Amino acid sequence: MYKMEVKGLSKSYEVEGKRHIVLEDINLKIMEGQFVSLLGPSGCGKTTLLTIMGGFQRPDRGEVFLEGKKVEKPGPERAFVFQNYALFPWMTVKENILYPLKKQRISKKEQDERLEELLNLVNLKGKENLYPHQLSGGMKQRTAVARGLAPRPQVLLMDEPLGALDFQMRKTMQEEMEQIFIKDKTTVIMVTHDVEEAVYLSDRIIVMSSARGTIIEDLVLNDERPRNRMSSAYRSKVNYLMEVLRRAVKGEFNKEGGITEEERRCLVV
Ligand SMILES: Nc1ncnc2c1ncn2[C@@H]1O[C@H](COP(=O)(O)OP(=O)(O)OP(=O)(O)O)[C@@H](O)[C@H]1O
Repeated sequence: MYKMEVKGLSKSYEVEGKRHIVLEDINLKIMEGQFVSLLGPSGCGKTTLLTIMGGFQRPDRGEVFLEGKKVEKPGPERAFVFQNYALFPWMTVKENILYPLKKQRISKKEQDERLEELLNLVNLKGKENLYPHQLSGGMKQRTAVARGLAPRPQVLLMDEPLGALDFQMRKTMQEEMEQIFIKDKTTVIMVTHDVEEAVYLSDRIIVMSSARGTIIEDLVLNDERPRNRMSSAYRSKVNYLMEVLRRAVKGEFNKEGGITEEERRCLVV
């Protein structure tokens, strides 16, 4: 059985009396422990797809399943990490992380144990009594990830989690995220604009096109971890995805809506 499955998903919005198709017949099967990135031009529907998978929005057509069970509303088994972290400013790091557990009515002892585990995991030991305004961007991001992981979700959905960080911090956080998620075998679905980030972290990269609201590439990456950002295999994948994205923005696709197998062979080592 797949960890998550998206079947025939379509979504449109009505803006000023005109219907605008954002997603059209999206099908996806995600395996347990897979780190999946969603890439695509701005406005192609990545966040819409992620929020439907989170149960925050309903599709017009189609269904989402988590371990075969239909997703209809948000639930603790699907944690969501927002781009702006969405931490509660009046709560400390500790209170933010424990918030989802309070809602689950878990004993004080279990809460303390889980907190300890999470602070170690995201490297925030000693910072638990600070408030969000006293944290760096990376620390806020790690607090948000710890809060997402607190109720031991089956799937972590992240919308541009590193979007607000500068270039150097982003690279450091990618390496930390790899430690946290890949070693722990968490199933992650992450929206990103950053091709390098996607190639560094993902087992699989899905590229969406704005033109038709569809998936135009589904690339599996088996390269050894941690990945060498300078290797030719790594660079060729980055260059290939840049080319796919360039075409996605310009709407240049063949009849099937994707890149041909021959082009793929030439571009990916
Ligand atoms: N509630 C809404 N009402 C009307 N249109 C919406 C709504 N939410 C999203 N849209 C439109 O749907 C399209 C897809 O938006 P979405 O946020 O999913 O894209 P995205 O790929 O995540 O974009 P970005 O990369 O810029 O964050 C956009 O054209 C957006 O304007």
